[in-house]
Amino acid sequence: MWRIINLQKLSVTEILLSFLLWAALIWFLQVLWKRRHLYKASIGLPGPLALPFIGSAFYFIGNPYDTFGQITQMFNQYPSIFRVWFGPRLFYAVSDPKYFEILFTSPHMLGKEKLYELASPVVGEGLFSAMSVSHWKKHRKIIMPTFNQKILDSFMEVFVEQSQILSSVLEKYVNQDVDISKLITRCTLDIICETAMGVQIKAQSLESEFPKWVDRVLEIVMIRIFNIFYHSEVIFRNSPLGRDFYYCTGRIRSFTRGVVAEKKANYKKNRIVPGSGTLKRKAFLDLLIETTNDGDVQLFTDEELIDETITLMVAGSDTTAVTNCFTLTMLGMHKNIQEKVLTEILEVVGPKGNVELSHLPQLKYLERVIKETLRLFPIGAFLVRTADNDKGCSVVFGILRAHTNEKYWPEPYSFDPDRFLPEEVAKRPAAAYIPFSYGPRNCIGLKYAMMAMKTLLATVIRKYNVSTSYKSVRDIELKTNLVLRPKDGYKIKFELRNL
Ligand code: HEM
Repeated sequence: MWRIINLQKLSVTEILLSFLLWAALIWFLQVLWKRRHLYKASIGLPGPLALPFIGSAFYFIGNPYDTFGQITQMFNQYPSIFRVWFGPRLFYAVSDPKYFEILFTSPHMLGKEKLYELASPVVGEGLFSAMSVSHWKKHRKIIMPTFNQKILDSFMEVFVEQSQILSSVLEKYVNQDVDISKLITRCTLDIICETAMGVQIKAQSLESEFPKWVDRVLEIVMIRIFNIFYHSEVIFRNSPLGRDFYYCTGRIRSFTRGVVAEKKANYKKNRIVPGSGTLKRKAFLDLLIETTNDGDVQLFTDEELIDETITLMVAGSDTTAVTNCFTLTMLGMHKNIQEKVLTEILEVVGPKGNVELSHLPQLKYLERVIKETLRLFPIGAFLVRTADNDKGCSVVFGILRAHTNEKYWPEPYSFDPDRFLPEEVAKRPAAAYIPFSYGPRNCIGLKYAMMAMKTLLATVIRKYNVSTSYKSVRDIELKTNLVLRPKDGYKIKFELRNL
């Protein structure tokens, strides 16, 4: 009786409000019930404090440096497997190679985490960010053959030419501290644009906006990943950050769209792709147009060609640039190792003349130096994957943590390229060292990257003595904007050698 009386006393607004509250409560309980498998699976695992709705997201608020620090600290604090709630999603964080081995090679773990979708306005459904596993499989099968050794060998000319331009540009910066990242990124961008698109953008000699757009887009994706408010498309799109992001994305895509249209028109006209302008060799885009145009059947749409071309450019330029910069920093810090690298270069390449294709396999010590650099500075310090049957959880792989695990790397922060002598490699599980990821969805550009980096480093080191004001590996504070970087830049000095 009293309920009827009370109800009669309530206003329409109050009735509506209490109805909404009840509906929200029922919905919330339903969500909890549906997700009970996640709570059950994570209950026994250690992990940071998690609050309702936002989970542990508050730990990651801040700049890319703070975020990197928080994640690293968690990997150091918790054992080889722990859990992190990020909003409503559960993340298992693993850093033991035994988990890497199982998970990276599982056919059910080929999916990319939903957060990669935040990069899709720029790279679309390209290999790196493709969310649909069947789409990824089809594209990887078609693209993989374009990375064969013969094609890579044909790029050697570009690697050499652009490394020499860099080497000349550096003359302007001798005997002064220089943050080389800009100079090297322009060089690697010139290399990737010519080999991926068949276009010379001449970023090293002309003032080009392209590297700035790419840089800004990567930075904003990273900020967006860790700020859950920006996960809402409406909030993000209407924020200054979102406007900046869509401006840069639009410029990158329209530039690439123009190149794709021109190449396709050429292909249709000639049925052969001569590369643009005076270029003789075929770029990845030329090869993709060739392989995906089977008579009148087109295997890739124009948008897919744009996606894959931008993916290669983004995945191929910053990654090699950063690794080159870190390698030069390591050589500047370890003069005895630099001497050994120089001796090898002089023995293999000689004091004059270009680095040649046949020299690359002989530069074995330089290769070990690059590998050791990638151990301490893997550009993908953390990778994330989702199972096919995504049930609201993903796995974060702590690559950097695995690369500094004392069990496999005694004195992990000392720089020792001989850890990569064949007999030392044989002592470790294969998944203990995975800078290019592991399993079927690993880096497609591994061989390309090694060839390009060896050429650039051998060219620069033969001409310049490199030093750095960083004193030790631990002196370099790190941050990540998708790619791992030093918080305070690279502090490098070049002096001309008397050869
Ligand atoms: C030092 C150089 C490089 C390093 C350390 C590196 C590392 C990686 C890593 C860790 C991944 C896996 C990312 C993930 O699962 O989230 C990846 C994927 C990829 N990389 Fe690289 N990369 C390098 C250079 C390159 C180059 C030069 C290219 C192209 C020319 C390239 C193209 C790609 C592509 C297309 C993917 C996506 C592969 C797929 O999902 O099938 N990378 N890379």
